[in-house]
Amino acid sequence: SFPSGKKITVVFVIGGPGSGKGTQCAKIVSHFGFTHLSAGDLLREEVKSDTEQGTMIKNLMHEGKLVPSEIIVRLLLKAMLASGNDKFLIDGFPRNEENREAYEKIIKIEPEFVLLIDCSREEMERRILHRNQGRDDDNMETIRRRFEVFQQSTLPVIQHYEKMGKLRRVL
Ligand SMILES: Nc1ncnc2c1ncn2[C@@H]1O[C@H](COP(=O)(O)OP(=O)(O)OP(=O)(O)O)[C@@H](O)[C@H]1O
Ligand SMILES: O=c1ccn([C@@H]2O[C@H](COP(=O)(O)O)[C@@H](O)[C@H]2O)c(=O)[nH]1
Ligand SMILES: [Mg+2]
Repeated sequence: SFPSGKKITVVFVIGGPGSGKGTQCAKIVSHFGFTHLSAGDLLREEVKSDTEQGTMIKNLMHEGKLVPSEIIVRLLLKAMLASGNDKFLIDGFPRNEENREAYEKIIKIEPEFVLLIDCSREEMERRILHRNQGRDDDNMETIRRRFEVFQQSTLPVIQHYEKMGKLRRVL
């Protein structure tokens, strides 16, 4: 884990599917020296490795479901340590309360604040269908499932940080 005594800054960037998390993170990184870690990108990398775990992740992502918390938290920790940086923008995580609890137990670095990218569902859908990145989950059926997961599982996390006064909403 991280050497104790070293101040590590973490900002979570949350928003619905296609809201522009990756796009805004790239801009912030180029101005403020953060390391951008997209949880979804880390999982897509893992899928490329032809392992049993990779196949399981691929199937869950294809269905728009969330992968087990322990897997994504371990991937995040590994990437944070490998970067050598002390400032992180974590994009697309935590997706549910269980993710948040696993992060608090394993990584333990309280986020400075949580950036919520607020965007209408209509606009998010339009953006996803126009981005042409060849993502296996950018089809109407999976998109519908991803929106449901956002509503049911991610909104409670957003409410948690709102209660703590840590939420910063951008439109
Ligand atoms: N402010 C904006 N105005 C118009 N288009 C945008 C804006 N922000 C992002 N986009 C476009 O919308 C698409 C989705 O953006 P992006 O990939 O950053 O979203 P995301 O939140 O990371 O999505 P996902 O959750 O699926 O990873 C991209 O094609 C991007 O270029
Ligand atoms: O913490 C996470 C982040 C992502 N997933 C899975 O990946 C896809 C795509 O994520 P994007 O952030 O949109 O790139 C998401 O639908 C989940 O299936 C996850 O399980 N946990
Ligand atoms: Mg993204």
